[in-house]
Amino acid sequence: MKIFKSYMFEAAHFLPHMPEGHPCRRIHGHSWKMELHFDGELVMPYEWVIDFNEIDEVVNPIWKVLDHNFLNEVEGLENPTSEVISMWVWNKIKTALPALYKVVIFETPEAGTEYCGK
Ligand SMILES: Nc1nc2c(c(=O)[nH]1)N=C([C@H](O)[C@H](O)COP(=O)(O)OP(=O)(O)OP(=O)(O)O)CN2
Ligand SMILES: [Zn+2]
Repeated sequence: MKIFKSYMFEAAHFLPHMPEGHPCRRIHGHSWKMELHFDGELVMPYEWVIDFNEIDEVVNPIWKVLDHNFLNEVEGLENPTSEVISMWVWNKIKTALPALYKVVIFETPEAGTEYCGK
């Protein structure tokens, strides 16, 4: 059984390796969407994989680091591409939530990344 939970966060970033004058080199913001996907057996008698509230307890401290922040100043996000953010989120929560199998980061509604541990 697969379940997922989504979180929105507003954050600014720039991509330091882009050439001078490139739009992504300038500080700009996105309404990011983070989807966390889990795979596991139904736990009885609840008949759920993981309590959504248990996911929130792990994710909320991570979300607070991301939301309304300047991502380049966060340790590990000095080059905050969607790819780097998805790996960063995975590494922060996988141990506490081992049923995690995919982190999806939408940088815009049309573009983003899926990370499954590789
Ligand atoms: N593989 C990646 N490519 C790009 C990333 C990234 O994280 N991974 N990031 C950017 C920029 O941050 C850019 O702000 C977002 O890109 P884009 O999808 O081009 O969004 P725009 O709204 O600016 O572009 P439209 O052409 O209007 O869709 C660039 N590439
Ligand atoms: Zn961007």
